[in-house]
Amino acid sequence: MTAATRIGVTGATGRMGREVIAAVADHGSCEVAFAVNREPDGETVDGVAVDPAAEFGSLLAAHEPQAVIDFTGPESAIEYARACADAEVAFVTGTTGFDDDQLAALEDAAGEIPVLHAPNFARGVQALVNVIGDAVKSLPGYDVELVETHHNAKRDAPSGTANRLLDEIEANGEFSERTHGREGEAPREAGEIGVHALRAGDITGEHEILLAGNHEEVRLTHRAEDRGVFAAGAVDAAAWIAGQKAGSYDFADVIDE
Ligand SMILES: NC(=O)C1=CN([C@@H]2O[C@H](COP(=O)(O)OP(=O)(O)OC[C@H]3O[C@@H](n4cnc5c(N)ncnc54)[C@H](OP(=O)(O)O)[C@@H]3O)[C@@H](O)[C@H]2O)C=CC1
Ligand SMILES: O=C(O)C1=N[C@H](C(=O)O)C[C@H](O)C1
Repeated sequence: MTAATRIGVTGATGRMGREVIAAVADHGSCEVAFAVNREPDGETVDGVAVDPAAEFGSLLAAHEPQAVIDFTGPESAIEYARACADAEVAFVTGTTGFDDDQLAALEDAAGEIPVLHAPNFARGVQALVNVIGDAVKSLPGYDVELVETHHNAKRDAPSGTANRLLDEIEANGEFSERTHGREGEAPREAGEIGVHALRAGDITGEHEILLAGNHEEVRLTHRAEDRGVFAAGAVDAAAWIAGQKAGSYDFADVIDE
C-alpha cells in the first residue's frame, strides 16, 4: 500500500482552510501533517489541532510534510512559500490578489521547490479557461463583458479567476483594455472588455462571460455551489505535486496528467 501524502495546511480556520482539512480526510490517500493559523485560540478543525503560524518553520521540520496547501492572503502566502523553499517542501497556493512583486517572490520559490498557484481549483473553471479563447475568436466583433460575483467578505477584486479568464480573452489580440465598471458618460469602445465585480451575501463564486453581437448573445457561466469543490481540487494538486521537481505549475498540469 502506498503511504499517504502528508499535507500541511495554512489558514486552517478560514473559509477555505476548513474545507481543505475536510477534503484531505475525504481524499483517501492524504493526511493532515499539521495545520496553522495566524493567531489560533486553542481551536481544532475536524479534530485537527491548529497551531500558531509563528511555528510554521519548526512544524515543517518536525512533521516533514510532502506538500503545504495555502489559502490565506498574498502577504502570508509568500512568507509560507519562502519557508517551504527553505525546508524543501512543495507549495500549493489558491490565494489570489498577488501583486507583481509577490508573484516574483513565488517564482523565486519555484526555483527551489515545486510551486503550484491556481486562482481556481474547480475543474469546471479549468474547462472554461480552456474554451474561452476559442469562443471569443469564433465571434469576431462581438462585445465581451465579464461579471464575477462573490460573498461580501472577499478582499480582492476582480477575482483571481476573472483575471485568468481575461488573460485568455486578451491572448486573442482583439481586446486590450479592461474597463472596470462604468459611470457617467462612458460609451463602449472597441477593444475594451467590461469587468464587473459584485460582492453580496455568502455567494461562493460565480463567473459569467457575455459575448454579444449580430442580434444574439452567448453567456458562458461557471457557478461554484460549494467551497468543497475548490478544496478537493487543491488536495488533488497537493497529491500530484509531491512527486514533481522544482518549478512553477498550474492546475491544468494536474488535470492534464
Ligand atoms: N484558488 C481557489 O480555488 C480559491 C481561492 N480562494 C482564495 O483563497 C484566499 C482565502 O480565502 P478564504 O478562505 O475565503 O479567506 P478567509 O478570510 O476565510 O481565510 C483566510 C485565512 O488566512 C488567514 N490569514 C490571512 N492573512 C494572514 C496573514 N497575514 N498571516 C497568517 N494568516 C493569515 C486568516 O487568518 P485570520 O483568521 O487570523 O484572519 C484565515 O484563517 C483568498 O485569496 C481567496 O481569493 C478562495 C476560494 C477558492
Ligand atoms: O475568495 C473567494 O471566495 C474565491 N476566490 C477565488 C478567486 O478570486 O478567483 C476563486 C473562487 O471564485 C472563490
